[in-house]
Amino acid sequence: MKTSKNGQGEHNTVLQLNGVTKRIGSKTLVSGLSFQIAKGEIVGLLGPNGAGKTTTIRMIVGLIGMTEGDVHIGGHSVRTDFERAIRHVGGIIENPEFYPYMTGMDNLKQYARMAEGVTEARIHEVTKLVGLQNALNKKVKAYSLGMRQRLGIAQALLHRPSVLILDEPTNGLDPAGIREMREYMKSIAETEGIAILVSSHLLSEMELMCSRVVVIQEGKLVTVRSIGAEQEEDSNLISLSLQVSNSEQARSILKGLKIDSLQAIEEAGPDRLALSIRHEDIPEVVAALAGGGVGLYRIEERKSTLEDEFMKWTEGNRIA
Ligand SMILES: Nc1ncnc2c1ncn2[C@@H]1O[C@H](COP(=O)(O)OP(=O)(O)OP(=O)(O)O)[C@@H](O)[C@H]1O
Repeated sequence: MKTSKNGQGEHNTVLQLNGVTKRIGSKTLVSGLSFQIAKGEIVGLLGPNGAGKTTTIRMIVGLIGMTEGDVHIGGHSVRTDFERAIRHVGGIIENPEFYPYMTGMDNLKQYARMAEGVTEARIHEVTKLVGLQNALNKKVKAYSLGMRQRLGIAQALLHRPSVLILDEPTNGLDPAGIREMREYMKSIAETEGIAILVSSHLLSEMELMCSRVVVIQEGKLVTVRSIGAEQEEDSNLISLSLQVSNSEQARSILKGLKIDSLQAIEEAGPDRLALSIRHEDIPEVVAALAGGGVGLYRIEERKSTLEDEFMKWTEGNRIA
Protein backbone atom coordinates (compact mmCIF):
# COMPACT_ATOMS: atom_id res chain seq x y z
CA MET A 1 0.00 0.00 0.00
CA LYS A 2 1.30 3.42 -0.93
CA THR A 3 1.84 6.16 1.57
CA SER A 4 0.10 9.40 0.77
CA LYS A 5 2.06 12.11 -0.92
CA ASN A 6 1.68 14.58 1.91
CA GLY A 7 3.22 12.12 4.33
CA GLN A 8 0.19 12.01 6.63
CA GLY A 9 -0.71 8.46 5.78
CA GLU A 10 0.53 5.36 7.52
CA HIS A 11 1.44 2.29 5.55
CA ASN A 12 -1.95 0.72 6.24
CA THR A 13 -4.00 3.77 5.28
CA VAL A 14 -6.59 2.66 2.77
CA LEU A 15 -8.62 5.82 2.37
CA GLN A 16 -7.15 9.29 2.42
CA LEU A 17 -8.90 12.61 1.82
CA ASN A 18 -6.72 15.65 1.18
CA GLY A 19 -8.33 19.08 1.08
CA VAL A 20 -11.52 17.77 -0.50
CA THR A 21 -13.75 20.66 -1.50
CA LYS A 22 -17.06 20.89 -3.33
CA ARG A 23 -18.55 24.11 -4.56
CA ILE A 24 -21.74 24.42 -6.52
CA GLY A 25 -22.17 27.94 -7.88
CA SER A 26 -21.39 30.29 -5.02
CA LYS A 27 -22.21 27.67 -2.38
CA THR A 28 -19.44 25.68 -0.65
CA LEU A 29 -20.86 22.30 0.33
CA VAL A 30 -17.61 20.75 1.55
CA SER A 31 -14.50 22.75 2.36
CA GLY A 32 -10.90 21.48 2.58
CA LEU A 33 -11.75 18.17 4.23
CA SER A 34 -8.78 15.94 5.12
CA PHE A 35 -8.74 12.70 7.09
CA GLN A 36 -7.61 9.12 6.65
CA ILE A 37 -8.76 5.64 7.53
CA ALA A 38 -6.62 2.57 8.16
CA LYS A 39 -7.27 -1.09 7.47
CA GLY A 40 -9.72 -2.68 9.92
CA GLU A 41 -10.88 0.67 11.33
CA ILE A 42 -14.52 1.73 11.58
CA VAL A 43 -14.71 5.50 11.29
CA GLY A 44 -17.85 7.56 11.66
CA LEU A 45 -18.50 10.60 9.50
CA LEU A 46 -20.64 12.54 11.88
CA GLY A 47 -22.54 15.76 11.43
CA PRO A 48 -26.01 17.24 11.63
CA ASN A 49 -28.36 17.09 8.66
CA GLY A 50 -27.00 19.13 5.79
CA ALA A 51 -23.41 19.06 7.13
CA GLY A 52 -22.09 17.60 3.88
CA LYS A 53 -21.80 13.89 4.69
CA THR A 54 -23.57 12.61 1.60
CA THR A 55 -21.72 15.10 -0.61
CA THR A 56 -18.40 13.89 0.85
CA ILE A 57 -19.29 10.23 0.32
CA ARG A 58 -20.48 10.88 -3.23
CA MET A 59 -17.12 12.51 -3.99
CA ILE A 60 -15.19 9.60 -2.45
CA VAL A 61 -16.95 7.08 -4.66
CA GLY A 62 -16.79 9.33 -7.72
CA LEU A 63 -20.53 9.91 -8.10
CA ILE A 64 -19.83 13.63 -8.21
CA GLY A 65 -16.61 15.46 -8.97
CA MET A 66 -14.44 17.42 -6.54
CA THR A 67 -13.80 21.12 -7.02
CA GLU A 68 -10.47 20.88 -5.19
CA GLY A 69 -8.42 18.27 -3.34
CA ASP A 70 -8.15 14.55 -3.93
CA VAL A 71 -9.08 11.19 -2.47
CA HIS A 72 -6.69 8.23 -2.52
CA ILE A 73 -8.11 4.76 -2.15
CA GLY A 74 -5.61 1.95 -1.81
CA GLY A 75 -3.00 4.48 -2.90
CA HIS A 76 -4.80 5.37 -6.14
CA SER A 77 -6.14 8.82 -6.87
CA VAL A 78 -9.87 9.05 -7.51
CA ARG A 79 -9.14 12.03 -9.79
CA THR A 80 -6.43 10.55 -11.96
CA ASP A 81 -6.71 6.78 -11.53
CA PHE A 82 -10.40 6.29 -10.86
CA GLU A 83 -10.78 2.76 -12.21
CA ARG A 84 -8.11 1.36 -9.94
CA ALA A 85 -9.17 3.45 -6.96
CA ILE A 86 -12.81 2.38 -7.17
CA ARG A 87 -11.91 -1.31 -7.38
CA HIS A 88 -11.02 -1.07 -3.68
CA VAL A 89 -14.44 0.26 -2.71
CA GLY A 90 -17.66 -1.38 -1.70
CA GLY A 91 -20.18 1.37 -1.22
CA ILE A 92 -23.81 1.81 -0.49
CA ILE A 93 -24.99 5.33 -0.99
CA GLU A 94 -28.74 5.11 -1.33
CA ASN A 95 -30.92 2.14 -0.49
CA PRO A 96 -29.61 -0.77 -2.53
CA GLU A 97 -31.87 -1.95 -5.34
CA PHE A 98 -32.69 -5.64 -5.77
CA TYR A 99 -34.96 -7.79 -7.88
CA PRO A 100 -37.83 -8.30 -5.43
CA TYR A 101 -39.15 -11.50 -6.98
CA MET A 102 -35.76 -13.17 -6.94
CA THR A 103 -34.23 -14.80 -3.87
CA GLY A 104 -31.38 -13.18 -2.01
CA MET A 105 -29.04 -15.84 -3.41
CA ASP A 106 -30.14 -15.24 -6.99
CA ASN A 107 -29.75 -11.50 -6.58
CA LEU A 108 -26.20 -11.96 -5.36
CA LYS A 109 -25.43 -14.47 -8.13
CA GLN A 110 -26.79 -12.02 -10.67
CA TYR A 111 -24.54 -9.31 -9.29
CA ALA A 112 -21.57 -11.67 -9.06
CA ARG A 113 -21.83 -12.35 -12.79
CA MET A 114 -21.06 -8.68 -13.39
CA ALA A 115 -18.12 -8.61 -10.98
CA GLU A 116 -14.84 -10.39 -11.63
CA GLY A 117 -13.81 -13.56 -9.85
CA VAL A 118 -16.68 -13.87 -7.36
CA THR A 119 -17.23 -17.52 -6.50
CA GLU A 120 -20.29 -19.18 -4.97
CA ALA A 121 -18.15 -19.89 -1.90
CA ARG A 122 -17.57 -16.14 -1.57
CA ILE A 123 -21.33 -15.54 -1.74
CA HIS A 124 -21.82 -17.95 1.17
CA GLU A 125 -18.98 -16.32 3.05
CA VAL A 126 -20.39 -12.79 2.80
CA THR A 127 -23.96 -13.79 3.56
CA LYS A 128 -22.74 -15.50 6.70
CA LEU A 129 -20.88 -12.32 7.64
CA VAL A 130 -24.13 -10.34 7.55
CA GLY A 131 -26.24 -13.11 9.10
CA LEU A 132 -28.38 -13.87 6.06
CA GLN A 133 -27.31 -17.46 5.51
CA ASN A 134 -30.74 -18.78 6.52
CA ALA A 135 -32.69 -16.29 4.42
CA LEU A 136 -30.88 -16.80 1.12
CA ASN A 137 -33.65 -18.82 -0.45
CA LYS A 138 -36.35 -16.32 0.44
CA LYS A 139 -37.52 -13.79 -2.11
CA VAL A 140 -36.18 -10.33 -1.42
CA LYS A 141 -39.71 -8.88 -1.33
CA ALA A 142 -40.21 -10.83 1.91
CA TYR A 143 -37.08 -9.29 3.48
CA SER A 144 -37.33 -6.66 6.21
CA LEU A 145 -35.58 -3.34 5.67
CA GLY A 146 -32.73 -4.50 7.90
CA MET A 147 -32.32 -7.69 5.86
CA ARG A 148 -32.26 -5.68 2.64
CA GLN A 149 -29.61 -3.39 4.05
CA ARG A 150 -27.56 -6.40 5.04
CA LEU A 151 -28.01 -7.96 1.60
CA GLY A 152 -26.71 -4.66 0.24
CA ILE A 153 -23.65 -4.93 2.43
CA ALA A 154 -23.13 -8.56 1.38
CA GLN A 155 -23.28 -7.45 -2.24
CA ALA A 156 -20.83 -4.62 -1.60
CA LEU A 157 -18.40 -7.10 0.00
CA LEU A 158 -18.45 -9.69 -2.79
CA HIS A 159 -15.39 -8.41 -4.65
CA ARG A 160 -13.31 -8.13 -1.44
CA PRO A 161 -13.02 -4.35 -1.28
CA SER A 162 -10.58 -2.77 1.14
CA VAL A 163 -12.99 0.02 2.08
CA LEU A 164 -16.70 -0.20 2.75
CA ILE A 165 -18.57 3.08 2.60
CA LEU A 166 -22.05 3.32 4.04
CA ASP A 167 -24.28 6.39 4.09
CA GLU A 168 -26.59 6.33 7.12
CA PRO A 169 -27.00 2.52 7.01
CA THR A 170 -29.27 2.42 10.04
CA ASN A 171 -31.75 4.98 8.71
CA GLY A 172 -35.26 3.62 9.09
CA LEU A 173 -34.22 0.57 11.11
CA ASP A 174 -35.82 -0.26 14.45
CA PRO A 175 -33.59 -0.50 17.55
CA ALA A 176 -33.09 -4.26 17.14
CA GLY A 177 -32.15 -3.76 13.48
CA ILE A 178 -29.72 -1.00 14.42
CA ARG A 179 -28.08 -3.22 17.02
CA GLU A 180 -27.75 -6.08 14.54
CA MET A 181 -26.28 -3.83 11.88
CA ARG A 182 -23.75 -2.52 14.35
CA GLU A 183 -22.63 -5.99 15.38
CA TYR A 184 -22.36 -7.16 11.77
CA MET A 185 -20.28 -4.15 10.83
CA LYS A 186 -17.87 -4.76 13.69
CA SER A 187 -17.44 -8.37 12.74
CA ILE A 188 -16.96 -7.50 9.05
CA ALA A 189 -14.20 -5.02 9.91
CA GLU A 190 -12.51 -7.65 12.02
CA THR A 191 -12.99 -10.70 9.80
CA GLU A 192 -12.29 -9.04 6.47
CA GLY A 193 -9.73 -6.54 7.78
CA ILE A 194 -11.69 -3.94 5.87
CA ALA A 195 -11.88 -0.21 6.64
CA ILE A 196 -15.42 1.06 7.09
CA LEU A 197 -16.55 4.66 6.72
CA VAL A 198 -20.06 5.10 7.99
CA SER A 199 -22.02 8.33 8.09
CA SER A 200 -24.59 9.27 10.67
CA HIS A 201 -26.07 12.26 12.44
CA LEU A 202 -26.29 10.31 15.71
CA LEU A 203 -23.27 10.36 17.96
CA SER A 204 -24.78 7.77 20.30
CA GLU A 205 -24.82 5.29 17.44
CA MET A 206 -21.31 6.12 16.30
CA GLU A 207 -19.90 5.74 19.80
CA LEU A 208 -21.02 2.14 19.90
CA MET A 209 -19.36 0.97 16.73
CA CYS A 210 -16.61 3.36 15.64
CA SER A 211 -13.05 3.63 16.83
CA ARG A 212 -12.91 7.22 15.60
CA VAL A 213 -15.33 9.90 14.52
CA VAL A 214 -14.71 12.65 12.02
CA VAL A 215 -17.09 15.46 12.93
CA ILE A 216 -18.12 17.88 10.21
CA GLN A 217 -20.40 20.86 10.23
CA GLU A 218 -21.30 23.17 7.36
CA GLY A 219 -18.89 21.21 5.18
CA LYS A 220 -15.88 21.80 7.43
CA LEU A 221 -13.93 19.49 9.69
CA VAL A 222 -14.69 20.23 13.34
CA THR A 223 -12.63 17.51 14.98
CA VAL A 224 -11.38 13.94 14.68
CA ARG A 225 -11.77 11.98 17.89
CA SER A 226 -10.86 8.51 19.07
CA ILE A 227 -13.74 6.85 20.82
CA GLY A 228 -12.22 3.71 22.28
CA ALA A 229 -9.52 5.62 24.15
CA GLU A 230 -12.06 7.58 26.17
CA GLN A 231 -14.09 4.53 27.04
CA GLU A 232 -11.05 2.52 28.01
CA GLU A 233 -9.86 5.03 30.59
CA ASP A 234 -12.01 3.49 33.28
CA SER A 235 -14.94 1.61 31.91
CA ASN A 236 -16.32 1.03 35.41
CA LEU A 237 -16.88 4.72 36.07
CA ILE A 238 -20.31 6.20 35.47
CA SER A 239 -20.76 9.93 34.92
CA LEU A 240 -23.70 11.26 36.89
CA SER A 241 -25.59 14.51 37.04
CA LEU A 242 -27.32 15.17 40.36
CA GLN A 243 -30.08 17.69 40.90
CA VAL A 244 -29.73 18.85 44.49
CA SER A 245 -31.10 21.59 46.75
CA ASN A 246 -27.69 23.23 47.06
CA SER A 247 -24.78 22.20 44.87
CA GLU A 248 -22.10 24.00 46.91
CA GLN A 249 -23.16 22.25 50.10
CA ALA A 250 -23.48 18.93 48.26
CA ARG A 251 -19.99 19.27 46.82
CA SER A 252 -18.40 19.96 50.18
CA ILE A 253 -20.15 16.93 51.71
CA LEU A 254 -18.98 14.66 48.89
CA LYS A 255 -15.44 16.03 49.03
CA GLY A 256 -15.27 14.88 52.64
CA LEU A 257 -16.19 11.27 51.77
CA LYS A 258 -13.55 8.59 51.43
CA ILE A 259 -14.75 6.87 48.29
CA ASP A 260 -11.86 5.97 46.00
CA SER A 261 -13.89 5.90 42.82
CA LEU A 262 -15.53 9.30 43.41
CA GLN A 263 -13.96 11.74 40.95
CA ALA A 264 -14.46 15.04 39.20
CA ILE A 265 -17.04 16.54 41.53
CA GLU A 266 -18.08 19.73 39.79
CA GLU A 267 -20.83 22.24 40.36
CA ALA A 268 -22.71 22.57 37.12
CA GLY A 269 -25.09 25.24 38.43
CA PRO A 270 -26.67 26.18 41.78
CA ASP A 271 -28.67 22.94 41.84
CA ARG A 272 -26.49 20.66 39.69
CA LEU A 273 -23.54 18.51 40.55
CA ALA A 274 -21.58 16.45 38.06
CA LEU A 275 -19.40 13.56 39.17
CA SER A 276 -17.93 10.22 38.15
CA ILE A 277 -18.22 7.18 40.35
CA ARG A 278 -18.42 3.38 40.37
CA HIS A 279 -21.89 1.88 40.32
CA GLU A 280 -21.50 0.15 43.68
CA ASP A 281 -20.54 3.40 45.43
CA ILE A 282 -23.66 5.36 44.43
CA PRO A 283 -25.75 4.46 47.55
CA GLU A 284 -23.04 5.87 49.82
CA VAL A 285 -23.22 9.21 47.99
CA VAL A 286 -27.02 9.28 48.26
CA ALA A 287 -26.87 8.46 51.98
CA ALA A 288 -24.22 11.11 52.63
CA LEU A 289 -26.22 13.82 50.89
CA ALA A 290 -29.41 12.90 52.74
CA GLY A 291 -27.51 12.72 56.06
CA GLY A 292 -25.98 16.16 55.42
CA GLY A 293 -29.39 17.74 54.80
CA VAL A 294 -29.09 18.12 51.03
CA GLY A 295 -32.25 17.38 49.07
CA LEU A 296 -31.65 15.04 46.12
CA TYR A 297 -34.27 15.48 43.43
CA ARG A 298 -32.85 13.55 40.54
CA ILE A 299 -29.89 11.39 39.48
CA GLU A 300 -29.17 11.09 35.78
CA GLU A 301 -26.44 9.32 33.90
CA ARG A 302 -24.52 12.02 32.09
CA LYS A 303 -23.93 11.98 28.37
CA SER A 304 -20.32 11.50 27.46
CA THR A 305 -18.07 14.50 27.18
CA LEU A 306 -18.00 13.93 23.47
CA GLU A 307 -21.75 14.15 23.25
CA ASP A 308 -21.76 17.39 25.26
CA GLU A 309 -19.22 18.80 22.83
CA PHE A 310 -21.07 17.51 19.81
CA MET A 311 -24.25 19.20 21.02
CA LYS A 312 -22.35 22.49 21.38
CA TRP A 313 -20.81 22.26 17.91
CA THR A 314 -24.09 21.52 16.30
CA GLU A 315 -26.27 23.65 18.53
CA GLY A 316 -29.56 24.61 16.96
CA ASN A 317 -28.63 22.51 13.98
CA ARG A 318 -29.19 19.00 15.17
CA ILE A 319 -32.06 16.83 14.14
CA ALA A 320 -31.70 13.63 16.09
N1 LIG B 1 -26.71 19.65 -5.95
C1 LIG B 1 -26.73 20.53 -4.95
N2 LIG B 1 -26.79 21.86 -5.20
C2 LIG B 1 -26.79 22.76 -4.20
N3 LIG B 1 -26.77 22.44 -2.90
C3 LIG B 1 -26.72 21.13 -2.59
C4 LIG B 1 -26.69 20.11 -3.58
N4 LIG B 1 -26.63 18.90 -2.95
C5 LIG B 1 -26.64 19.16 -1.63
N5 LIG B 1 -26.69 20.50 -1.41
C6 LIG B 1 -26.66 21.17 -0.10
O1 LIG B 1 -25.40 20.90 0.49
C7 LIG B 1 -25.49 20.74 1.89
C8 LIG B 1 -24.90 19.41 2.30
O2 LIG B 1 -25.76 18.36 1.88
P1 LIG B 1 -25.50 16.82 2.19
O3 LIG B 1 -26.63 16.04 1.62
O4 LIG B 1 -24.14 16.46 1.77
O5 LIG B 1 -25.56 16.82 3.77
P2 LIG B 1 -25.67 15.58 4.77
O6 LIG B 1 -24.72 15.87 5.86
O7 LIG B 1 -25.52 14.31 4.04
O8 LIG B 1 -27.12 15.74 5.32
P3 LIG B 1 -28.26 14.62 5.53
O9 LIG B 1 -27.95 13.98 6.83
O10 LIG B 1 -29.49 15.48 5.59
O11 LIG B 1 -28.23 13.71 4.36
C9 LIG B 1 -26.96 20.90 2.23
O12 LIG B 1 -27.16 22.23 2.66
C10 LIG B 1 -27.66 20.62 0.91
O13 LIG B 1 -28.88 21.32 0.84
